[in-house]
Amino acid sequence: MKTFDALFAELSEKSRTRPAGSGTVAELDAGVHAIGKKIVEEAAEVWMAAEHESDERAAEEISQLLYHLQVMMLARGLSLQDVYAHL
Ligand SMILES: N=c1c2ncn([C@@H]3O[C@H](COP(=O)(O)OP(=O)(O)OP(=O)(O)O)[C@@H](O)[C@H]3O)c2ncn1[C@@H]1O[C@H](COP(=O)(O)O)[C@@H](O)[C@H]1O
Repeated sequence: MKTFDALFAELSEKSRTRPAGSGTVAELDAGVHAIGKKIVEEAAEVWMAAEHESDERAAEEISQLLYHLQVMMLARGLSLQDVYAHL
């Protein structure tokens, strides 16, 4: 099972090596504005799933939101430590 930190390490590596076919690379290339729209979309899906769907669907939507938040961190050059400092 993948952890938050392990996913961030994987995405950081994708950002650095830019493998063909990576959705993360495509999203980073789309830029902060596009990533922000994706975050808002996924946040709404989390809300709807939590209110109307199963635990499994809510967990899935939350995982997708966490993914897009990590892509935003990479787009802005933020580290896990930068974020954890505020927790
Ligand atoms: N965890 C995720 C992950 N969560 C969400 N997503 C993306 O977010 C989308 C989910 O959005 P929706 O369900 O709303 O689907 P959608 O609206 O049809 O998606 P789009 O049309 O907007 O692409 C997926 O299609 C993925 O593009 C993710 N993409 C990748 N990962 C992980 O990131 C890693 C690197 O992925 P790549 O960069 O693609 O190799 C891998 O370990 C993946 O498992």
